[in-house]
Amino acid sequence: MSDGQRQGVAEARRVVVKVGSSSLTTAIGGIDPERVRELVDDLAGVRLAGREVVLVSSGAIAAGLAPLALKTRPRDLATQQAAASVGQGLLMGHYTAMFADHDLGVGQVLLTVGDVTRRGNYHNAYRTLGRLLELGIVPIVNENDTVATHEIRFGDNDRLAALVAHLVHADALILLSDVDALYSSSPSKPGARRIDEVRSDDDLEGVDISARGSRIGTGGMITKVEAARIATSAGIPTVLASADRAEAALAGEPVGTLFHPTGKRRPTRLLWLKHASAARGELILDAGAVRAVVERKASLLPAGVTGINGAFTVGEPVDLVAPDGSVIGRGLVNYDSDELPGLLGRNTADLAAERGPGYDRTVVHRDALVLL
Ligand SMILES: Nc1ncnc2c1ncn2[C@@H]1O[C@H](COP(=O)(O)OP(=O)(O)O)[C@@H](O)[C@H]1O
Ligand SMILES: N[C@@H](CCC(=O)OP(=O)(O)O)C(=O)O
Repeated sequence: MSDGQRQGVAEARRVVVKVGSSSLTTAIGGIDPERVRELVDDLAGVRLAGREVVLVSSGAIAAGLAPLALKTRPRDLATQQAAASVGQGLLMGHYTAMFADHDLGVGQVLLTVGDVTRRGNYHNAYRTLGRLLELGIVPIVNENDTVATHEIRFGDNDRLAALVAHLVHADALILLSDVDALYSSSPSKPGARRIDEVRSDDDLEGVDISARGSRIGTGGMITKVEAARIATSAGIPTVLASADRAEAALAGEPVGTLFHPTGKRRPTRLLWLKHASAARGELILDAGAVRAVVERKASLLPAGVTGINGAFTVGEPVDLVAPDGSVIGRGLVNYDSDELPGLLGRNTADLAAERGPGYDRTVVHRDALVLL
C-alpha cells in the first residue's frame, strides 16, 4: 500500500513542489546560490523527463534582508513587504538564470487570498497556471507579499502550496524543508522519533509540532502538517522531505514522511473558501434556515437571516452563524453588508416585486457554501 502511494508520487504527471526560505538561504539570510542551483537541477530533471512542475517558493523576505542591511527578519509588516519587494526580484533572477541553463523558462505568479477565493480571480489564476504549463514553462508561485495586509494574507506558503496543488489538479505535493521528515517531537529534542508515514489523523495523535521552525522560515511544522492535511483530504498524496532529497522524493523513494490521501477531490473553489479565506463578516440565521442549509443543503434566503455583523461586499466570504452562536458554515455572500439590513426576514418574491428582479437572489447560494 505504501509502496503503491510512493509509486503514485513517482508517476505523478503534475507535481507541486514547495520550498521553504530556510532551504534557499544562508544561515544569516541572503540567497545561497548553490542551494538554489541544486534544487533547480533536480526540478529541471523532472521537467525534462516530461512531468509538469509548479514550484511554490518562499524566500523573498529572506532574500531582501541583506540588500536592505537588515540583520534579522523585520517584525513590522511594512518592512517585511519592502524586503519581499526587493527579494522577490532577486530570487526570480536566480531561478530564471538557473532554469535557463537547462533551456527551461519560468513564469512568476504572485497570489493573494482574494485571487483564489473570488470566483473571477480564481478562474483567472487557474487559467494562467494551466496556460503556463501548456507552454512548457515552470510557474514559480509566491504570496504577493508586497500588497497583502494582515487580513488578506495566507501568511505561510505551506498552506498556499496545498491550495495551489488542488487548484492545478496536481497528482502529488512535495514539501521541502530543512528537516528531513516529520518527527514525534522537535528533532532537536532527545528521543524524537522519525515518522515515515501518516495514514490518518490518528497517526498524528501525540505528535508534538509546536516547536518554532528556523529563524528564517515562518510556519514551522504546524503549517506543513496543516498543508498535508488539506492536500490529502482532497486526494493528493504529500511527501515532506529535506530539500537536498528533492530528486529522491520526486522519484518515489522512501525518503521523508509520506502522507496518504484521506479523501477525494472536491470542487476546487470550495476548498479555498474553507481553508484560505478569512470571513469578512457574519450572517445570523434562524433555526429554520440552519436546518435548510445543513440538512437540505439549500441556499440561504433573506427570510432566514435575522442579523449581520461586519462590513463586506458582494462575493466576499462570510460565516453563517446559528442562533446559539456556533459557526455552521462559510459562504460567498451575494449582497453588500449595507444592503442587507432592509432585506432581512423578507420573502424573495416580495422583494423582487417591490425592488426589481435582481432582488430574488439568494443571500448565499448553495454552490458557494461549505459546511464546517
Ligand atoms: N515534530 C517535528 N518534526 C519535524 N520538525 C519539527 C517538528 N516540530 C518542529 N519542527 C521544526 O520545524 C522546522 C521547519 O519549519 P520552517 O523552519 O518553518 O521551515 P521552512 O522554511 O522550510 O518552511 C524544522 O527545522 C524543525 O525544527
Ligand atoms: N512569502 C514569504 C514566505 C512565507 C513562508 O511561508 O515562508 P517559509 O516558512 O519559509 O515557507 C517569502 O517569500 O518570504
